[in-house]
Amino acid sequence: MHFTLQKSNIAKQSSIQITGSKSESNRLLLLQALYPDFKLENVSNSDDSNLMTNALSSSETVVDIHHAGTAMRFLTAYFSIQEGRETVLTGSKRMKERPIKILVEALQALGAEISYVENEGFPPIKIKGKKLLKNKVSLNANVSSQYISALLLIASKLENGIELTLEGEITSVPYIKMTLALLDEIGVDSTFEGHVITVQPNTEKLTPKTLTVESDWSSASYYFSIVALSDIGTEVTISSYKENSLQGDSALIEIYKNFGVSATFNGNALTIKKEREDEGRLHLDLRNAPDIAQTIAVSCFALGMPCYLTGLHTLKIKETDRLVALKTEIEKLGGEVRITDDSLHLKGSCEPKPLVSIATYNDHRMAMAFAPLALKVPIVIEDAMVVSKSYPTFWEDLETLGFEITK
Ligand SMILES: O=C(O)C1=C[C@@H](OP(=O)(O)O)[C@@H](O)[C@H](O)C1
Ligand SMILES: C=C(OP(=O)(O)O)C(=O)O
Repeated sequence: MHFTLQKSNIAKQSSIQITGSKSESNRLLLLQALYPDFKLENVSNSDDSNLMTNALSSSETVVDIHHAGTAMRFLTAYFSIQEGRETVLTGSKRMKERPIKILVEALQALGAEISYVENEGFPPIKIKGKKLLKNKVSLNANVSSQYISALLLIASKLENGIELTLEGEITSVPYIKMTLALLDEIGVDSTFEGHVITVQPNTEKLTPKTLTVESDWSSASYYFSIVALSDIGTEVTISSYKENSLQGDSALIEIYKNFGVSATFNGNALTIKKEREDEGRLHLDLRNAPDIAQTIAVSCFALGMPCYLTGLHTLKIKETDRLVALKTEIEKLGGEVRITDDSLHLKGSCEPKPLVSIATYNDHRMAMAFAPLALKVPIVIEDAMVVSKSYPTFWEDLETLGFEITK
């Protein structure tokens, strides 16, 4: 379904409750399956987390995780240690193009039995669960941190734990640290020194407790963008966030200062406010926060702020090739975009135009990153319900702010 977003004005003050982080939820759901005594609160209501929950409780032979990349990677590791069980793990057409070889080879080096059902290096894969006895493995760390997190999540259940050597430049580091921090919260010991990570095996029962998932910072990015595009004085309060977040996308607070936006905590509520006009041009390295690249690019374009974004090498293997998608859609609106395999250079601004239709390429973040543009020009967002991958109530929440949406 395509949604038309009329040129909108939003309320001077509004509040939105956002559900739990998709990344934290998918990790904790897997850990809960391994250690059933934990209780979870504020779990993400995203499609990807629902798929993760269902996959973990499924007894089917074929498990389809659609577009959910973290679920695909984490479950590959999980099913590898389900002794005696044979599972085919598959996904959407796009998932079958998202590489998994680095993870499969690492698991095989630990003793796992995994084979490719269609194309070598890509899902679907067939996994014969067994006890993994080896504990030392090296892998390339520059393609996706999800492979590393997948190994770390099952590591405490391996006979001898794990000693991982990370080769090359390590990408998306905060996501690896998030995994280790969550292991620590449930009582699993690990170390991360230089390029080596170790996780200790755990044989004892861990102390049962309730873990509350912090709300999703990637989802918060769309409110930083909305506020950046609004009149001075406009504020949106989002909950429930922490000052010391495990999510690397909390870098938004520093990044949006460039747009004249402040963010202030009051307990778990974060008030985002437009204080002053934005500042000149932006040059950012986003290797630690790839999921907010689209939001930032669109904010810059909407405000006519030239930007040069680097560290974007993982964007090509996400829900779509996000670099090509950004270029194509921003250019429809009159911007000038140059991309390489790991960077994006943007010039130009969003001038009034007849209704432009933004394609979303099965990518939730394309839909949500472009939505704030409706504060400047009317736009159509194609296949708008794609947002449910991470943020099912996104459009309702935008209506609460005052966005006029024709469905
Ligand atoms: O571990 C995670 O939860 C994630 C890691 C990142 O992937 P890469 O490490 O592939 O960049 C990020 O883009 C993704 O949305 C979630
Ligand atoms: C890249 C993303 O997700 P995944 O890799 O889990 O599909 C995302 O949510 O932006």
